[in-house]
Amino acid sequence: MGIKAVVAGASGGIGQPLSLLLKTSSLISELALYDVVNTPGVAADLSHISSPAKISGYLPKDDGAKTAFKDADIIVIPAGIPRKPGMTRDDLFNINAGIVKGLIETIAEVAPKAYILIISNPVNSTVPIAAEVLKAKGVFDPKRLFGVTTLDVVRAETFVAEIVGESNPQSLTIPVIGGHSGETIVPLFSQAKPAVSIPEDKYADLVKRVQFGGDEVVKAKDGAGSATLSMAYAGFRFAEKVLRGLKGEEGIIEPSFVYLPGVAGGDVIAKETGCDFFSVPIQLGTSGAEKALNPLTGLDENEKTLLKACVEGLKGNITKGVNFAHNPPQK
Ligand SMILES: NC(=O)c1ccc[n+]([C@@H]2O[C@H](COP(=O)([O-])OP(=O)(O)OC[C@H]3O[C@@H](n4cnc5c(N)ncnc54)[C@H](O)[C@@H]3O)[C@@H](O)[C@H]2O)c1
Ligand SMILES: O=C(O)C[C@H](O)C(=O)O
Repeated sequence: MGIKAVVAGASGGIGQPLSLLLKTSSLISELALYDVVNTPGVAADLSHISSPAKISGYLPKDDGAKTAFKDADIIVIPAGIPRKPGMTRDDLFNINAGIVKGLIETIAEVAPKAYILIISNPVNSTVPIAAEVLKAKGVFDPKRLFGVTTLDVVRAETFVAEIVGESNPQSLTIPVIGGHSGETIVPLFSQAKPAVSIPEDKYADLVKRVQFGGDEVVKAKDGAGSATLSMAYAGFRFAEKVLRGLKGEEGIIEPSFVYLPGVAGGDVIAKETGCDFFSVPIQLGTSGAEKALNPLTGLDENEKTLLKACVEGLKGNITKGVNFAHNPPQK
């Protein structure tokens, strides 16, 4: 079976390197690039790469979004504005909520079976918006909608490896749960595999660095945006895992921000946290998010405190997204 992948926001800081990585993937046979600017150029450039994926670029004119998304198997969405120093992810809501809503409406119409991976911030709210739009159109399958939180996992692997002296950070598996912003990000070092021992005097700073790693990059870029290259890597890593699961590979697990009541095993986590949307380790398979693995048993005392703060912040972000989908501001 050939796989058609789409990047929406393909000309941006994340979109371009993400499209490059997807173009090189042997799992993809067709790659459509959609953006409001510059996709013909990005597509022409990537089309010279001698990998199998057939590439095309679309702009809004001539129903470009519909043609780009039509019958896609997987759609990755990094469309929207990024942060500048001093901004929170929630400050992006007013612009990005409408962008994501519009893209999802088109997807619901022309690619209702697509696996949708949302990168656009604030993820804690844009994923609930997407779910509500898909529900309203009668095409919501919770196993096919993912908020991409992989960058938090990638950061946790990197920063923990630095502390414990592991030369290959990728050999570590560290669940990061909750949401994708500040205190809603909860790294679970106690569940690292192989086990790691974080010195007590380093724990608080390590947690903060994972939670606020995005700010580190925003500050360093000094007004030129937020993480793009590490995000492209993380988005590609997650997309490849989804595709490998679809192809029947077993044992693929990666955290993602999903609608818990719609994923096997998710109900109990939703009840315990009071949050319907939450990032937990997800077992990926031939139908997408096959199982939510419960990370809440065996949390240590520090992690229980982090979880409490996470839930307090996350609930408001989710409600804001759901309300926006039902009552978008009039233009
Ligand atoms: N989930 C995460 O971990 C994570 C990590 C980094 C960045 N982000 C978020 O990803 C988003 C993109 O970041 P970036 O650095 O690539 O920004 P960018 O400004 O460089 O690129 C965004 C692209 O989206 C395009 N776009 C805008 N409206 C569109 C629409 N309606 N349809 C299609 N494309 C549209 C723009 O033209 C632009 O090319 C931001 O919201 C950022 O906060 C998320
Ligand atoms: O920090 C940001 O605004 C971008 C992204 O969410 C990140 O974690 O790097």
